[in-house]
Amino acid sequence: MLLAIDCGNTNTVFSIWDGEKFLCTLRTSTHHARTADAYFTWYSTLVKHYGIEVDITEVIISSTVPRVVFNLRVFADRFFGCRPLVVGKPECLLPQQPRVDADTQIGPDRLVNTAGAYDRHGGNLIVVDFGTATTFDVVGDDGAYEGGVIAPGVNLSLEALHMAAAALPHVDIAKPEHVIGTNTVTCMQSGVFWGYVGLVREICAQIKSERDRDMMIVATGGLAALFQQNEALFDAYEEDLTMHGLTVIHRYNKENTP
Ligand SMILES: Nc1ncnc2c1ncn2[C@@H]1O[C@H](COP(=O)(O)OP(=O)(O)O)[C@@H](O)[C@H]1O
Ligand SMILES: CC(C)(COP(=O)(O)O)[C@@H](O)C(=O)NCCC(=O)O
Ligand SMILES: [K+]
Repeated sequence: MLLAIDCGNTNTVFSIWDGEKFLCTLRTSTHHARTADAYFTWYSTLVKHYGIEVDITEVIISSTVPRVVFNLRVFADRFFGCRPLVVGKPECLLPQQPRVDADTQIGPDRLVNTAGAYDRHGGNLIVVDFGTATTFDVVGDDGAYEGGVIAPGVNLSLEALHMAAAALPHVDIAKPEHVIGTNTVTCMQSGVFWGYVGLVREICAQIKSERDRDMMIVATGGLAALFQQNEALFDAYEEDLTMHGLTVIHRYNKENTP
């Protein structure tokens, strides 16, 4: 059975894939110093809690934090006796070659989102991922990653206000009832919520205009739901898109590696 690991700058997510469906999804915060033993203690406690008894024989990893990969490799080797497939490494094949400037190190999460979205929807897409950063990935007709946009994440924007301004508190994102805030918290929420609605609309419109055609917009990442409920910014919202992309890349490598 396959263990898929998506490590972002904020959270690390593990999902067990039985070939047809995900049996469970486990989430922890990302720490580069977490050891292989610590991963296993956390993982085995939760798997036992959910009553899942599986034999993991394969591991695939996508990590936007290069330093965590070492401990995750040790984890896979020590506890499952396998060598993980690491997206972005030369030995991990991609279904389509990215079309970007030479020597560009594309975030592996973006390559994985591209593969997952193409598998579900075909080409000519914009994938929006609301993570630590908000990324827009342009997927070509043949499913290749063709570039995109990196913007500061929703929580990062709120946190930046708090960090830089002595009188601004820590605030959680929410859609404020009115655009004109009547206290500090609603003023900050309004700035980030409506600023983001504008950012997403404008960037998608500009991408379509640069391509001179309509494109399907697929969103992922926990905070996408907040925007989708309120503003219908996307054609689809898929929480499991990155995990799905990991299974697609894993299958492609199995089928194409001698
Ligand atoms: N369902 C959710 N509701 C509210 N905040 C969320 C949700 N999912 C993630 N977040 C927040 O969104 C930010 C990005 O999280 P995540 O998507 O896990 O990022 P990354 O993939 O970069 O690790 C974090 O600040 C996280 O706490
Ligand atoms: C843009 C990102 C920081 C997003 O990471 P995340 O928000 O998922 O943690 C990551 O994809 C990354 O480090 N990219 C490298 C540069 C690039 O994609 O061009
Ligand atoms: K991500």
